[in-house]
Amino acid sequence: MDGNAEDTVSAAGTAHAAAGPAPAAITVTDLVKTYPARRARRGRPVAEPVRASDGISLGVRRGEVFGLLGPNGAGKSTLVRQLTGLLRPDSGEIHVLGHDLVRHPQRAARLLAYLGQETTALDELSVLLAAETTARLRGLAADAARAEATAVLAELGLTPLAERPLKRLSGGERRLAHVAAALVGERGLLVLDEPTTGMDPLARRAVWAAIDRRRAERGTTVLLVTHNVIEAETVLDRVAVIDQGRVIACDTPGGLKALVGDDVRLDLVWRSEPPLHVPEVAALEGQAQRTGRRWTLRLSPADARAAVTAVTSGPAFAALDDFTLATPSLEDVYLALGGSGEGLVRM
Ligand SMILES: Nc1ncnc2c1ncn2[C@@H]1O[C@H](COP(=O)(O)OP(=O)(O)OP(=O)(O)O)[C@@H](O)[C@H]1O
Repeated sequence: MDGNAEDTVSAAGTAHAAAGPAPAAITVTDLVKTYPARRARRGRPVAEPVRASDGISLGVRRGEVFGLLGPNGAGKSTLVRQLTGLLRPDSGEIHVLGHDLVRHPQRAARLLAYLGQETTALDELSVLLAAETTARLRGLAADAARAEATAVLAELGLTPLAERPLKRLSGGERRLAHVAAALVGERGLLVLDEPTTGMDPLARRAVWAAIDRRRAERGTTVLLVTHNVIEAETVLDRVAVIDQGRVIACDTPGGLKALVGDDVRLDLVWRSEPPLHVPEVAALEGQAQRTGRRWTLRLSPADARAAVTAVTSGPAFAALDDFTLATPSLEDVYLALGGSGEGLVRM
């Protein structure tokens, strides 16, 4: 073992500090990572350097489901790859369950389970063997590994596919099999990068239920990367909104939504051209953000009520294909904080 007294690792993968409170699950301080410029052979730059982590500080408590939310390219995966010991930061500190992962990145494998965006290592194995082999690698005896893999497959509804090699599964099924492998062999911290990509609603629900169960029954900490705004709102205790390598907000979903006040969002989808000859519709035009046939308006509850009344009667209604009225979402928070909003999924 390479640890000092502060960092001694127990069988359960937790650190024993001399005394005092248990260390936070994750503490990140002023993390900086720049991908260098790429140059062609003659030295011409073909890509500018990218500062993908630009002074990130955050803390995740034990037992929390903590989300990283942000659009494509915001720097979420770069952050989790540093937290899981796979990528070395240029500067800054990372402590996971009391261990200094900048100095000892190899310890990550004992402390946490990581599901990256793209994983091909298990593709030749059957679903059961992939989970079982992962459990063995995480220190379980053969019988225990088989039992736990079988149980996790049942939990995720994968039993009928147990003998199928991963490379012969659909994209969503393969992702679910990777989630199963991430869940076996009890780790105190799960780091999941877009775990439900490509899954149908039933599979997604099974994943969130499995995560919730581990948090409730075992106090597992979960760090979750997502751009699925609704998932983020329903499963997360706290969320850090990441934009251009920086944390632009961090709070509970409710706390973040309070930032945008009481305004509600009204979406109007017109059948074709909006009926601008209707005065009430013409009055809304200036406030509407247009996306094709959709108008999105942010209004006070009273103005929204008046607008709904106006567009659901008379000639405006005949021109209306669909409308939705919604309370603020994390997407609204993100937009209010100055993010571009592109790449955030609302479903
Ligand atoms: N290996 C790399 N070399 C150079 N630039 C990179 C590399 N990996 C990522 N980047 C850049 O760093 C920035 C952050 O990328 P990152 O993958 O961390 O974003 P992300 O928030 O995880 O995005 P997504 O939601 O699309 O997965 C982006 O501008 C990206 O183009």
